[in-house]
Amino acid sequence: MDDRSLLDSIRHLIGEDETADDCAGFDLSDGRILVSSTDMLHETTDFPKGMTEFEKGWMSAAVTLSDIASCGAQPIQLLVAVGLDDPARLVPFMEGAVACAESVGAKVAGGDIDSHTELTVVTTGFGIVERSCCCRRTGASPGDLVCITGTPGLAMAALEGDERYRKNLLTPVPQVKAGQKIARAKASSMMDISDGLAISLYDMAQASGVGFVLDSKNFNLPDVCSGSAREYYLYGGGDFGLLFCIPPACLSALDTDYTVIGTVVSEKGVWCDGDPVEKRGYAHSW
Ligand SMILES: Nc1ncnc2c1ncn2[C@@H]1O[C@H](COP(=O)(O)OP(=O)(O)OP(=O)(O)O)[C@@H](O)[C@H]1O
Ligand SMILES: Cc1ncc(C[n+]2csc(CCOP(=O)(O)O)c2C)c(N)n1
Ligand SMILES: [Mg+2]
Ligand SMILES: [Mg+2]
Ligand SMILES: [Mg+2]
Repeated sequence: MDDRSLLDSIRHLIGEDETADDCAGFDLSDGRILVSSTDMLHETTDFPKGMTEFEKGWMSAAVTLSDIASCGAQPIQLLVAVGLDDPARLVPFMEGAVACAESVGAKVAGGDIDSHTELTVVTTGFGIVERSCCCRRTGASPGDLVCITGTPGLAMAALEGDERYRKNLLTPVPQVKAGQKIARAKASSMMDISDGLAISLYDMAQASGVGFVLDSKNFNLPDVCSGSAREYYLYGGGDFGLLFCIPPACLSALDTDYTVIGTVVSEKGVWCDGDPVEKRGYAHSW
């Protein structure tokens, strides 16, 4: 059992839409949407060995700020709740969380402190976006282009020992400016690819009720010393680039770096060069 199938068991309680996006959305009735997201990270499952406390704080903030970025929103506030095995870890940890939040124009505005056997962190973020620019996982339609920012697979390569990509893994940068530009260019859908490109494609395809046809000739594969670049690219998590769909005519107005990897089709599924893509990625399991 993994976290995705477990989530299926509570969708009827929370709502299909509420459990199918990076952020919850609250209509402020003044033309803007308040978006919010929360994430939990643990020492043993989420923080690779050798990370500094500062890097753990940065990563904890980044995972949530990335969800806010993926809606095209401006992050405003971040709350950081920390369960600590050792109180001496708090200051350097929070220095990292504050640095990450400030780097994208957000403020750490509260949180909580508890004692715990394992470092356990919950970050909750809030952002604001004009309703007309709020991107969701729904909205992709046949004929749109499928695009990504960044190079998927670098975090996974670092996890497998490639020191060149250490920063990609340990201090990921939430793509706030890129998210806003993509949303303003009238992308039809957007999400971050925290759990890997392939699983994110399936999540977006399901939310939008469409399918994706990818062409591997267009893949911007990572330069890796060992392992399979394609495996890392499709199935590695922790990169925090953005996946978005956009009508071809809107692409010329988009002033940010991106890679077109495929097109949206009406048939449900995800294919690459004619073959189905495996539906897997980073997951927590029991
Ligand atoms: N315990 C829960 N109760 C209610 N909704 C939940 C719960 N867990 C997850 N969700 C919702 O399910 C959706 C998918 O969650 P998921 O954690 O996969 O998304 P994510 O935050 O984009 O991914 P990541 O955890 O990699 O950042 C989100 O809308 C989230 O709010
Ligand atoms: C062991 C290990 N593997 C990969 C990563 C990269 N990583 C950081 S956050 C994240 C996904 C979001 O987490 P969640 O789905 O729990 O919210 C991933 C895949 C890591 N930090 N440690
Ligand atoms: Mg997300
Ligand atoms: Mg999240
Ligand atoms: Mg999650």
